Amino acid sequence: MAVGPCSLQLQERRPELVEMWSRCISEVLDLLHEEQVITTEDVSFVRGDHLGKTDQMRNLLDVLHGRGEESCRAFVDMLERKRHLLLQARMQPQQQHSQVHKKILGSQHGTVVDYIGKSRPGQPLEESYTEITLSLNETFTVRGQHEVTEVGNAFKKLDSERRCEFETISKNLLQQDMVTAVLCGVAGSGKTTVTKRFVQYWSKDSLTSKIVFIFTFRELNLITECRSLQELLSTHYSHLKPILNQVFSKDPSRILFIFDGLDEFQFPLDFDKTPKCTDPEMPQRINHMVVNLLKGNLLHGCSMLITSRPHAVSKLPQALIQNFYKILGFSALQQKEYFRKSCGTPEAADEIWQYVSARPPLFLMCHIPAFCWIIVTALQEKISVTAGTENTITVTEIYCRFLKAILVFHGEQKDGSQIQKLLKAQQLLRTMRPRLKDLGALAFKGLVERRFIFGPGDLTWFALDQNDLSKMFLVEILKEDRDFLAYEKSYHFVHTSLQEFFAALYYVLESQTGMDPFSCLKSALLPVHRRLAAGMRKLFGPERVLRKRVKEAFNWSHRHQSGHMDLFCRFVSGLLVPRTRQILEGIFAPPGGAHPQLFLLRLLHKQLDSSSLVPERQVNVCHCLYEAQDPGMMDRLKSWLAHVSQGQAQNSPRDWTELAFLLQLANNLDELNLENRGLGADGLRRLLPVLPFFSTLRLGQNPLGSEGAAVLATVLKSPDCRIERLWVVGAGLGSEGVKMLSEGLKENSTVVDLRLAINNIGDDGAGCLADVLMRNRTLKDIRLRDNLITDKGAELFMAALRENTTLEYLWLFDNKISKAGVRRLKDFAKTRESLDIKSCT
Ligand SMILES: Nc1ncnc2c1ncn2[C@@H]1O[C@H](COP(=O)(O)OP(=O)(O)OP(=O)(O)O)[C@@H](O)[C@H]1O
Repeated sequence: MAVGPCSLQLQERRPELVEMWSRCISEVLDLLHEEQVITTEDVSFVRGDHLGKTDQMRNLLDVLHGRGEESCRAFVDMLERKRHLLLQARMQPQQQHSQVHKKILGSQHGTVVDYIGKSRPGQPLEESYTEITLSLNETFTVRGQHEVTEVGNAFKKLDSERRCEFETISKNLLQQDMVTAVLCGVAGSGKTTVTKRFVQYWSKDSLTSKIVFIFTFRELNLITECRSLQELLSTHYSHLKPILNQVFSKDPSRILFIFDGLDEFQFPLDFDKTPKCTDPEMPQRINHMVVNLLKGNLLHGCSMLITSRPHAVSKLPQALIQNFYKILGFSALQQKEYFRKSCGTPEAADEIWQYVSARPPLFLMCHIPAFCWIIVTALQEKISVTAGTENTITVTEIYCRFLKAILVFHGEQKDGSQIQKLLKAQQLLRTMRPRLKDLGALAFKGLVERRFIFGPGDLTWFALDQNDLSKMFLVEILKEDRDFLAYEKSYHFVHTSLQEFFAALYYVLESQTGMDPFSCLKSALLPVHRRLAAGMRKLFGPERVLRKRVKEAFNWSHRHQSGHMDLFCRFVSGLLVPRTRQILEGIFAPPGGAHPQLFLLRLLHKQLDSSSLVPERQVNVCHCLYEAQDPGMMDRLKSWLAHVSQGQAQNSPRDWTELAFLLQLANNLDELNLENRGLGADGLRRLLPVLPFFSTLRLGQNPLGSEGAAVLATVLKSPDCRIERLWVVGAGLGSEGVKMLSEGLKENSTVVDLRLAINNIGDDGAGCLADVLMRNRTLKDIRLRDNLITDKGAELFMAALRENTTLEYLWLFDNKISKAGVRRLKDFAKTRESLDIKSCT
């Protein structure tokens, strides 16, 4: 009898089949009998006399073999059907649990939660969610400037290919395995909201088999004892307990972890020293668990999305991250849309939009959703009724109105009309003053210590009563964290800018009494400080003491050049303006006596003239002047612009700072033409915060020198650099300057067109540029007319151009190249069709 493939298969797989199917031999026999593959006699033979199941299975295989290929095929088919059914039966509980899980997470993350808790009841996330601008980057770099500025800058001339749709992020996360992605965004930019939207997207995707686990780092902070991953997940997601083991062992690539808010994680992440752990059942510290997941030791193959504010991204080694997503914030259109969705009426939305778009500093901040919410709260309540017809312009004023709106309309006094409430506002604010000051002290201490999360102990330190606060405005200013794993309450200001505002409010109020605001940091010495303060007030008078304190605040912030005190300084400036303080009358005394604003303006102007501040801080001084409502500022800016357009030369260094400020507020940056304006290295340094955002930079005929070239090199190395055309003709760079510039060009991949004519760069300079050409593949056009380059320099260029095939034009007119040298250059150019070398003796 011929042996067919199925018979052979049974023979080859005999041990495996015996092991797998012996357990259900009775069922198998019944089925084969039913399908008439074997007879009743066969069944009795197989069963034998009290034979064990394995022996019965062996007998069956012998019978089938004897019956031939057809019976064997019927058996193989039957096994296949059976296997499928068994698999399905095994899969079912998994699928059911996954469905329940999707449902639970979908409803937990089903709405955009406003800071005031559940302010959009019944409104599904899709309706209240406003599309937000996102980008995808290969790497991520943190810059030393305040986050608010960072967001504004991101919108300046962003290349469209860097933009990224929400759908793309979601698809990547659901379709790719073993991917670690970071979603980065400044405070209040909507990271949590994007993760919620993603959970919605996932919960509605019927095709995905991914299982999402979402945690906030804030709640992970509460796990201080060793715990296993298995334990963590089964406590947090008890409905998945029955299937967790199976997913862990069989299919970790189905798992996607979302960890929200890395910046709030208080435990260190040590990627070198953390003990390796591969066992999900092994207890370990929570930070070790995060490291082991990230390194792929635990649940190898799972994916992760980590959200973070920019400063904390550096906690993660870049090599472990595949995708860097960034929230850039709301574009102008998206801001408009946000107002439409969050205001009661289209008219109110339109009014707020008109208001914001006409005021650049507000518009700049409205890229951040949290600030949009503050604006809507501040302006919708029509606080302006009290302030008469005055025209709110500064960011500080918005925050003052916001605070007033919260206290007057959302606080204890629930009854009465808006007008009645407003009439009682001053009295209310006076009563609230001590508590606001305490809350401000907490904010200030946090700011000094760079802390954004507070425990009940911190509240007690400042005699803040939790119940008292929650009755009035706790949920709208200082939010209580209610996370699943929370055993102990913790609090954070709903937005860091509010913490900075409260810190500034405290600082100004405390300084007015003559107290040293820093004394709140060391309460043991408080009585001594109070006595000292009283003495100082007597000796110098309250005015001088206040001046001293304000000066100290600025000096202190400038010592920390990282920029984390920028907004604080702006708010301190704003809160010294009588018109702004009037909004919070009751907290502040009615205006009268000397104007703190005047000395503030003097102080800020002095700072603007000094050259000891880094450019970013100088620009912040301009923001402070704006908040201080410097009467001449707008006029100066206007006249500056007129100067530029009329081509007038010579500006003082401070003008450059003001120009940088002005340009920072502007949105459409493309070309900056500052040719022949007497711009030196110092001026250029002041412009540094905005220089990377132009695609054309024309700086010719300015005394930049080698120092200026060093500034340009910094700009060229910046990850934000978008300069394509850099024209620096006749700027006295010399060979030293070109050497500096070349260092920048080596790390740059944006500049295409470089014009350096009349800079005396000589052969040394030519050598530096030739070095650049060895590795740079972006430059297409270099113009070096009249630069004292000789045959030696020309040779260096030719050598480099044997490596570089991307340069298209090299202009060497009016240099010191001999006839023979020119001929050689021409011959060389003939060998390269795509290269045009212009030269003559
Ligand atoms: N896309 C959006 N559509 C509508 N509202 C949004 C959107 N994004 C954010 N918001 C609003 O802004 C507030 C802040 O957003 P979210 O809490 O998501 O920011 P975050 O970046 O996670 O902040 P943090 O860094 O402080 O944790 C939310 O309470 C929400 O009201």
